[in-house]
Amino acid sequence: MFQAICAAMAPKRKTLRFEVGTRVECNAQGWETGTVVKHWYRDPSWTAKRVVPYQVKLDHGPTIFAPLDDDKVIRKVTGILSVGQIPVTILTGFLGAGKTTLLNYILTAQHGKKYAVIENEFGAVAIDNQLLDQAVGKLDTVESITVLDNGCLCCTVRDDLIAAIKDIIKTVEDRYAKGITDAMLDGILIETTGMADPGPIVKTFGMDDDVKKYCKIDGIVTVVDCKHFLTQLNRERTDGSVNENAQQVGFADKLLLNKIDVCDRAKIDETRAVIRGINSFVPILECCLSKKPNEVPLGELLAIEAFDAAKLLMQQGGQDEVNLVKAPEDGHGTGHGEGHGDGENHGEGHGGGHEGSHEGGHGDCASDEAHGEAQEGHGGGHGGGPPAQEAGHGHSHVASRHDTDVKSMVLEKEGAGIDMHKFDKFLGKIIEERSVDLYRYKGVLAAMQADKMILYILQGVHDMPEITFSGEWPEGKPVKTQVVLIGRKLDQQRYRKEFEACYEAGSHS
Ligand SMILES: Nc1nc2c(ncn2[C@@H]2O[C@H](COP(=O)(O)OP(=O)(O)OP(=O)(O)O)[C@@H](O)[C@H]2O)c(=O)[nH]1
Repeated sequence: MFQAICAAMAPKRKTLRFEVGTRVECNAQGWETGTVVKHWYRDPSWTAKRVVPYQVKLDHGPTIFAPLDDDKVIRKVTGILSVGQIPVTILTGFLGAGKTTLLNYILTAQHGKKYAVIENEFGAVAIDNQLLDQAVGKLDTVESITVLDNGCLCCTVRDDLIAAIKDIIKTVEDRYAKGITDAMLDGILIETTGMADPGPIVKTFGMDDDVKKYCKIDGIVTVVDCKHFLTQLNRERTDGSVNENAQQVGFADKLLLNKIDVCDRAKIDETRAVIRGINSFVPILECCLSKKPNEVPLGELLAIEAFDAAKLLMQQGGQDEVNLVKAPEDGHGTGHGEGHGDGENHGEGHGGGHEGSHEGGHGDCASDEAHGEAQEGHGGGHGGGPPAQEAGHGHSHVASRHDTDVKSMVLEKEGAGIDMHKFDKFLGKIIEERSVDLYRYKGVLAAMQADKMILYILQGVHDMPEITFSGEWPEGKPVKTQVVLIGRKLDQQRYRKEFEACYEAGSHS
């Protein structure tokens, strides 16, 4: 109502140059790309007359506003970025789990789409490459195949991976320069070796400026061999070594439980339960990739925007309450549609430094977040929510037999706003001490700032967190903060205690 009155009082507005949904560049801290999300934006804290032409969600940062509709402040982008960043899917899974079978199916089944494939081979013979060779030149889905054969992608941030991606970017940009209309790629698919920790691959996408600018990690898809997973999980290993099977499950945004054709129901259920004990919220799709690949809903594996804070927010939007960690009831079998819409926001969540992602806007465009930063220290520990819980309830009898030190935990509190400065410190300390063992984390945070409940989205892999300011807490939704941590040997008791302390009134030092 108030907004309607303001709109009526506002002087007649000129037509803006960019539609909502248009990809633009904004002069924030240097030129940054993003998507127009709103026309004639006004912050509730502004004077009644103040209104600005655009609200823009930056690809690598918060939602900002553009105070003028002028090329000095906001301008159109061309080439790849006029469509969005190229989504990158990482396929991981233990040796022989079925990654190549999945890749071949994606490339065969996705008619009308175009993918660049990056393979890495750990060992002398590029077998997967030979398998994929059949596809090159025969399938119109295959843009290019690059094989990186100097070892395991998991070990370091790799220059050859960066070079391969830059080549792909250049090819697509050249197509745009020639005026080809459907120049854009549908994605880059990276098949890791059976042993890889995908963390450093994700890191690569946050480190190189060009790669970060043009590409975004879309999701990590883990293929699990249902027949052998438990044996592999429990096999003898030298003390202190990382269990790659558990690690790959920990990282997964989507998990394909493959080879169910050679397992009975009891085996499948037992494996599911152990997977749930490691990663409480990953959607599990049972499948038989070699015999019934068409039952795998590719729409649920590709272009899922699992790393996109804006997407995470949109998913929360339709629900009665924020619930990040409720284990998705994926049921048995395949073919459950989730209906992933395109959405307007193509923001991506990587590479922003811990501090950097929290900065307000400078330059000509400004971050909405600048408001409310002046006051701090709210959140008096008066929440009445349930105590923080450990994920994976109900499977303890199984988990004890197949115990692994990789686990997920949930930090949760209802009814009060968290102190973001304290939370920043809390997370920063975990990252400082344990980033190697902290695989994945996500969160929806309700924070009290300047007497307003503010929503932040947290996304992270190892030492690469991103906290995105996402406006005021949605009206009508119960105030609740949820943070999921997945990692190895997490000190759950300590983290719960320290999380609770983020609600206590007091100094930030
Ligand atoms: N029974 C059965 N076998 C499968 C299924 N999916 C894949 N396989 C077989 O499992 C073997 C390994 O499959 P790949 O797709 O090469 O596995 P990968 O994960 O790429 O293996 P690496 O590249 O060695 O890590 C092949 O012989 C496949 O035919 C399935 O659903 N059921």
